[in-house]
Amino acid sequence: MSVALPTLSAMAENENPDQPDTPSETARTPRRSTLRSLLRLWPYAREVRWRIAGATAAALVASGSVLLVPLVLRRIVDGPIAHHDLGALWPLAGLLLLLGLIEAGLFGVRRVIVARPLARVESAMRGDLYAKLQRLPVSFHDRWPSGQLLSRATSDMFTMRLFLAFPLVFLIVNSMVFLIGSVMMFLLDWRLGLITLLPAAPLMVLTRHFESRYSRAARRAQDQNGDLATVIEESVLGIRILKAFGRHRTMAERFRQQTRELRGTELHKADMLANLWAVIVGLPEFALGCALAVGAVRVADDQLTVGTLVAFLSIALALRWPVESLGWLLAYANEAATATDRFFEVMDEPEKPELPSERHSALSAPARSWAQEADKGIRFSGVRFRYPDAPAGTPDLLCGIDLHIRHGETMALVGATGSGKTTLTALLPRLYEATGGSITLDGRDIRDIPRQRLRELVSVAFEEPTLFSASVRENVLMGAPDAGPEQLDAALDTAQAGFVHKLPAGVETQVGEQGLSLSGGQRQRLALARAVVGEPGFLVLDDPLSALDVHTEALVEQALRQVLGGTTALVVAHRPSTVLLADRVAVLDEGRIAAVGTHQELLRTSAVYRELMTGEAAPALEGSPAR
Ligand SMILES: Nc1ncnc2c1ncn2[C@@H]1O[C@H](COP(=O)(O)OP(=O)(O)OP(=O)(O)O)[C@@H](O)[C@H]1O
Repeated sequence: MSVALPTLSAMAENENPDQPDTPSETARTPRRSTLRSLLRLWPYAREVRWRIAGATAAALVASGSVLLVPLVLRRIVDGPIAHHDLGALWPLAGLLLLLGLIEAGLFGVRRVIVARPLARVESAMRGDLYAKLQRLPVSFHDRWPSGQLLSRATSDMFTMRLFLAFPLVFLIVNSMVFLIGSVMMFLLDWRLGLITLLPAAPLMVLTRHFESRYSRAARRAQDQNGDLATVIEESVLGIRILKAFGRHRTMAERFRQQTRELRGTELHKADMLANLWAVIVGLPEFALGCALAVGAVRVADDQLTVGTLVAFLSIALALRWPVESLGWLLAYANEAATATDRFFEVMDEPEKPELPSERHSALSAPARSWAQEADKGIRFSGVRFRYPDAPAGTPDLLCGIDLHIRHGETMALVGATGSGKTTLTALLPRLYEATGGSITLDGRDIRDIPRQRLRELVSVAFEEPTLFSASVRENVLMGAPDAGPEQLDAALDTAQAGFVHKLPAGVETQVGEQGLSLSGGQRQRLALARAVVGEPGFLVLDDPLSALDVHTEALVEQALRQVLGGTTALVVAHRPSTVLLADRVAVLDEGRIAAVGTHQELLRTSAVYRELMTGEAAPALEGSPAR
């Protein structure tokens, strides 16, 4: 569990320039302009551009009909009311009713036009994000907390969709309505128009200032949301450990602390919005009051008709919503821009090229062809590796691995805990890229083999067996989607996983997070079945028997011997019983292969090996060659 890791939002405050390319770094980069961020949504919005344009047109006509109401009012006040002519009143009243109906109808139409297509846009974006997450290398997932990815795939998506459906349309419509209304006010009486529009200049300065401050707070809140999702996920997945160690109160306190921080940020946002709102509402009201006073004097002096003053005030009142809504529309646009930035931070992450690199493509065809006999098997040549986030100045974890696993051979890999055994095995299916040297399979550099093909050739069972929320059959056949029932049964037999036939629905029983909970040993056996079901050419097993009882271990070993006989395998081993499955053993020590030989040879010649296997420290007897 990574509960001790700093949260993303906390990291975002950290200004350490030596940090590698982490989410915190992207969060620290200076904010792009809101508009530029939002424009990145165009490739997705493009598909629904005509729908959005239609919704904008409907909302514009609806709002326009509101602006016509004051003109009709003027006709009513200066006409039928001033002349006590009731007969002339009815058609105008009917017109008012019609305008009201048009407004209500068109606002309804706007909603219908965009709702469905935007749900499609959201789902397309989510699909792209998911596919991207699948393609990104494991080192990316090591760096990014899962809650941050989860919040990008859920709440950020929702924010972006809502922005396209509502704030985007109304930012356009309300701005146009404001412009048209302002022109109408000027045409009715330019003096009153000037007084009413005087606050526009200070309001523009204020909203600009608000925008930059609000976007920082919006970013912090969204990152804190992601951190919160990480804590919830870890607490749920690790609930047994938390309870067993009595740490649930500590975790709950940590959660409360993060919730308080998020609440603080949200309140800060609300304060900023409230202050902006007070000015946005207060200033125009004050200006309108002044215009009313001046207008009343002008009516008394017969310089203005009552109808014109009523129409003017009605327009000013109709413009209240477009002006008042500006605050939260801008706030929402900011949130959407932040959500877009967060979405593209993941989408912009570089993926490792799928095709062979230029260096390898440039090799002559014979050099790339499958190997001669001596090269067959797995060969590590001068392989170096360090994790991208390893502290600067620390030596490479693997610093020149030379090892040849002959065709059809099973090689056990032993070494002290933390010596890099799992890391070395992860280089073979290219879960991580070696930072130096080369690895070949039957003489062919693994970088020359398309990843998909490489992962068909190399099958892996990790120490921590992960099962998905799916049936036993689906979990096992992940290792060979085309395999039939016979192969499934054979793999289950090999892994001594016959217990599945006693499950409520046999191999169709749902297991994993949302299914039946299995014991550690049962999970490990299913993971083993998954690794062997495709009868892979190369097999990597990371301590595959660690969670089995002695009896089951003996049975699995027996069956594994058959599988290992037909493949080239690298098996990480901690115990003599696992080592005995192998033809030879390689000892990993201080980033290098310190010795290679059979179990008996190494017991005689390698002090490191003897210490690892028996726990006895003995005088150094190193001397076995590394190949
Ligand atoms: N994703 C990672 N990012 C950075 N460092 C890592 C990462 N995974 C492992 N390490 C570090 O690399 C070193 C080797 O880890 P690895 O899991 O390969 O060791 P191991 O020999 O398999 O250990 P064990 O026998 O305990 O399973 C450890 O110091 C570990 O902390």
